[in-house]
Amino acid sequence: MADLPFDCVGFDLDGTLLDTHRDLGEAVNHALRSGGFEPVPVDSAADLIGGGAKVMLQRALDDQGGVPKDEFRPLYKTMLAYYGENCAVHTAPYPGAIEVLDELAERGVTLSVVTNKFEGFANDILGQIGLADRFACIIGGDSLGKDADGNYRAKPLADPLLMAREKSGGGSFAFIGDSSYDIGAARNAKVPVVAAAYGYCDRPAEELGADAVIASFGELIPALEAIART
Ligand SMILES: O=C(O)COP(=O)(O)O
Ligand SMILES: [Mg+2]
Repeated sequence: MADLPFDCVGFDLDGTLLDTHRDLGEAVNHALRSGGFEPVPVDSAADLIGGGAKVMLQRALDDQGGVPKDEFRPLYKTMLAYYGENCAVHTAPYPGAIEVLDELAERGVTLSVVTNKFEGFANDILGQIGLADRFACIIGGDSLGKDADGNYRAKPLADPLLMAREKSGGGSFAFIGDSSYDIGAARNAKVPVVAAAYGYCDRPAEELGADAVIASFGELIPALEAIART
């Protein structure tokens, strides 16, 4: 097997490597119920994911008229506490993911995760499903701290992707993600990017502006090879 033309490959987590929507949806609903709001259908929780936990809950509450800032905080804490206890109940890798991670590793590629989830949750989930050891690093939405305005230095900024590349030993890097946060981060970092159309895309995958679009995990390696040829 030939070496892949990329030294390192980074993966988004929710909607790219793992189908997490059910556990995230249950956590949102737990918080919504605790505040007297209507739960969302768990399958539609996928539409809320991408910008991290806070954005997810904010979107769900905005759909029901929103809440003042002081009422948001306790709901957010309730959601995080619930998710911490129940983050890997239904969560699983997408079909074909393990085989592709195996093949990439066999072909000498260093793997990493760059998610807008908190790093602690990402570590916990990947540990519980037995995948954590495959990655040179797991960068979360909070891993790089906050900027001067108090916002986490997360995707779509380039910084977390550049950190993943550095922690992977440097060299050529490609990224896979399912949302505009991912494609934006890759564009900002000036690295090639593949869009996962099977994920929680906030726009049609073909319109995200990625270098390639895949409909299933099994299409990833041919897509990376095709990008490298262009
Ligand atoms: O939890 C989220 O909203 C985003 O997580 P992701 O960056 O792994 O897609
Ligand atoms: Mg995602």
